[in-house]
Amino acid sequence: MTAVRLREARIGYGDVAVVEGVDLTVADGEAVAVLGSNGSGKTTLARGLLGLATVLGGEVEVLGAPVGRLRRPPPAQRGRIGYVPQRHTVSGAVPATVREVVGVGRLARLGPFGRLRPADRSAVQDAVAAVGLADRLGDPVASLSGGQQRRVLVARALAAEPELLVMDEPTAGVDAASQDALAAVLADVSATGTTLLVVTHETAALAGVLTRAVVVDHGRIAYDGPLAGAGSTDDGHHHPEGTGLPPARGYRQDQPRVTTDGGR
Ligand SMILES: Nc1ncnc2c1ncn2[C@@H]1O[C@H](COP(=O)(O)OP(=O)(O)OP(=O)(O)O)[C@@H](O)[C@H]1O
Repeated sequence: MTAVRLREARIGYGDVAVVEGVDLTVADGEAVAVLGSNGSGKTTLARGLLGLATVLGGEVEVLGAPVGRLRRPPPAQRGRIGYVPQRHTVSGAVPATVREVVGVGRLARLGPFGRLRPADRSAVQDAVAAVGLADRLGDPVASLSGGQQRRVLVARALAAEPELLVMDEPTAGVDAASQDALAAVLADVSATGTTLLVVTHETAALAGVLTRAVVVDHGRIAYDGPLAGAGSTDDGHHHPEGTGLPPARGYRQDQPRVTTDGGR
């Protein structure tokens, strides 16, 4: 099956298109990075797949079902799509523990009247452990740091064991060690056949997981191909063709050279 299929898609807010003329097909099991500068339309594209931005024209199909002007995915898709939104923390005045917030991700899979069974509870625990927060299960989410809350949102999406996982900057504000841990989790998730679509500015952390890149520029797709050719320079090690930079070497070129003139 095809996980995502866009044909001449126009997506925006109200009747203003932010993204247009987008053709994109993502096969089941692919792991795709969505790249581009601030304001280029990456988030709008991702939100369009979830029915959170308006499809103004063309075709948008997710997991075989068309996304229309409905504000929510149809019931058949509930729980099949995991989403980590761009906002950086878990908001809301209601005090909730890590277990409860992640449990909501699992409930989405069961539907509105489902109850968590033991298998669901262990899926919640596994998801929380996967993001390195096993020791915080019973803590109020509000007591966690911003980066930890970000990881709770990742766990919430993982708990649903979705077929398609859309993540909007999952590594933003997350420290290097946790980024590496997240990359390992996503590698596992990808290995089970889950399709990944990850909006990111930091391809370095996820370079081993994401293989294809789609670069959005002014609401249109400017590049679609191997991640290595997408012109990312933000990892400091990897300078693929098209960037005008030399290939990565085993040392940092911006470091001062050792001189023999007494340091002057
Ligand atoms: N809720 C909204 N209502 C109206 N216009 C919006 C809304 N959200 C975004 N836009 C418009 O869409 C443009 C693209 O925003 P979008 O969030 O898709 O970009 P992005 O590529 O994800 O940027 P960033 O890297 O900064 O997250 C924005 O410049 C803004 O004008």
